[in-house]
Amino acid sequence: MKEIKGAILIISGPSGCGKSTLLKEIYKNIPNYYFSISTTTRDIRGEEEDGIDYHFVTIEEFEKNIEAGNFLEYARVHNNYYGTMLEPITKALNDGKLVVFDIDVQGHKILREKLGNLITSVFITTPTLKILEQRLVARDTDTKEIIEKRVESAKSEICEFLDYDYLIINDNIHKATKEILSIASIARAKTKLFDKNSIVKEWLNS
Ligand SMILES: Nc1ncnc2c1ncn2[C@@H]1O[C@H](COP(=O)(O)OP(=O)(O)OP(=O)(O)O)[C@@H](O)[C@H]1O
Ligand SMILES: Nc1nc2c(ncn2[C@@H]2O[C@H](COP(=O)(O)O)[C@@H](O)[C@H]2O)c(=O)[nH]1
Repeated sequence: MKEIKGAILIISGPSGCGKSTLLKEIYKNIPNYYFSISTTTRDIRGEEEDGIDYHFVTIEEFEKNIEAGNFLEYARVHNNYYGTMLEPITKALNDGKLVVFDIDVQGHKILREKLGNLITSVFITTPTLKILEQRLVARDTDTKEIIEKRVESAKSEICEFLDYDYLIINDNIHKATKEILSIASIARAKTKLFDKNSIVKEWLNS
């Protein structure tokens, strides 16, 4: 643990709650972060780009990476594989970055077990399930069947919110943005706590 200088911010919540929308605010306002680009077997959606939003791979490629032990964590979500490659995360943490994850509740559980105190986590949701469904329909990026599957998954995902450090009810985008930025600043401050040796050295020498 001693050599890790970075910290981790995990954002989870049901599909359509507003994770990507709020993450954009973090990227505009928080310095020295690294966004974890996940690997997935799902199809490209809307304006997404390979290597920017996700690394889009086949099921065979994904399973090869599982066998090779290349994932820090992975899970099956809405019938597709999603996973985080270990190598870029290790590098970003060693570089003292705030590493930001958009992962599901299973991924959060795994990272909690592996990385404990390095993590600050936030669960985002809408005021009601109905509003979640309305947002997915209004986003207009998924078929009716995919939306139904995601709404169904939301019913079990919501049960996990107590395992997170913070909860944001994204009813108003301005309020939710303020809240996520405050939480990101707190998570950022942890990078300094984990760089304890250099902080103590600086303090003693000043
Ligand atoms: N507070 C809000 N009020 C109204 N609409 C919102 C709000 N926040 C986000 N939205 C809209 O809801 C839709 C879903 O948001 P977004 O794509 O950010 O969700 P997500 O959690 O990232 O979903 P996914 O997990 O499927 O990627 C988008 O069309 C977004 O513009
Ligand atoms: N456990 C993981 N979950 C992940 C990862 N990357 C994304 N996700 C989660 O999957 C769902 C669906 O995402 P979408 O982009 O298809 O809407 C969502 O809950 C994400 O948070 C990952 O690497 N590991």
